[in-house]
Amino acid sequence: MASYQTIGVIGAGAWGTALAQSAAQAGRSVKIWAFEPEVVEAINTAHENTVFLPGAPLNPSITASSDPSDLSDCDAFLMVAPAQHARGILARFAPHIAQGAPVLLCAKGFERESLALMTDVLRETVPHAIPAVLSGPSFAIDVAKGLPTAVTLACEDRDTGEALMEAVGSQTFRPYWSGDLVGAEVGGSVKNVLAIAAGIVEGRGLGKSAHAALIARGFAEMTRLGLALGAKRETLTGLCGLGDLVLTCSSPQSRNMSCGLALGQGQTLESVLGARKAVTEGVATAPAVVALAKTRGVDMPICAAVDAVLAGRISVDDAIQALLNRPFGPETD
Ligand SMILES: NC(=O)C1=CN([C@@H]2O[C@H](COP(=O)(O)OP(=O)(O)OC[C@H]3O[C@@H](n4cnc5c(N)ncnc54)[C@H](O)[C@@H]3O)[C@@H](O)[C@H]2O)C=CC1
Ligand SMILES: O=C(CO)COP(=O)(O)O
Repeated sequence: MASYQTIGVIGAGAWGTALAQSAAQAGRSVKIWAFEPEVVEAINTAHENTVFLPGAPLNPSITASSDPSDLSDCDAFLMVAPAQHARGILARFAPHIAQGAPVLLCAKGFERESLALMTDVLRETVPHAIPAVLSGPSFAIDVAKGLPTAVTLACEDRDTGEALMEAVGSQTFRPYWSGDLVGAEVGGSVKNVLAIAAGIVEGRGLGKSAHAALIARGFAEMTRLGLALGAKRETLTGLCGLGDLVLTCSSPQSRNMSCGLALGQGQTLESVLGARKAVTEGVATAPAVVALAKTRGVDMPICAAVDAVLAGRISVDDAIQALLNRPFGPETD
């Protein structure tokens, strides 16, 4: 079985930094590529990502660089830059990723312009890599602190998947193997859009019953889209689907839920996004989810309402009214 010993982490936001730390704790040699020079500097000198993951001391063996060629001796990669930057960054990395090296895709989003999943983007930019997906309920700070977390690691070849699990996993960060990449990708991407809706429900004071209904009906939307794209139902009911949906829709520490909370309380999207450096993936993914659903004839009224609110086509109150005015119907398809 393959054994990956030198891990390249592409993207040094909160999640890339936490995963770099996890791989270092698993005894791997870890190199992390950061977009911002100040992040490179902070990791190499202070052994802490003071910009995106402050308060989490890093293993001093982790080295950072802003030059993709410095990662060319890595035998496996974690792609952790936000989804909308993935194509450009992967294209830069393509010459530095060895033939047959696995690239574990950790971003949760669809590409806004092309509607591509991250596995599609990887196949188009680095066709010689083996795609894998990591997704599940796991806040970066929880993983960095060593709190218990469990995620889905999807890879068609089980041996490769298990070698990746050994490279990033630990007693507290627990990956479970799946062969269903599409399911893992759809779950993590759609839950971000639904978490914005959950935040709006909370911010508008619609109550806990509405919150539970949102999660259940949101899960029905995620399942419909997933199945239409070829996902397995059991993947969507697992960690990367329902598991992550429950976490993100219930935690104001989620960037997506907190964005919705602020919108529900009357703030504008511009003021919410302008006040944060961190990525809110659901904002760019919402129109992609809606467009993709349309191409497949899939009904996703909650995601469509979120998209319309984010795009300013409808007010929060009108979106809520429109959802409540839908005709009664069967619960399952
Ligand atoms: N933070 C978390 O708890 C988790 C995040 N994720 C996913 O990981 C992905 C990365 O998120 P985070 O690490 O949280 O990011 P972050 O919000 O902590 O940091 C923002 C990231 O965007 C990058 N960035 C900003 N402008 C850029 C540009 N013009 N070109 C290239 N990169 C640019 C920054 O370098 C940084 O890596 C997202 O898809 C997110 O959904 C998944 C699981 C947990
Ligand atoms: O994906 C996450 C937890 O599983 C993080 O969610 P946010 O990006 O909404 O903070």
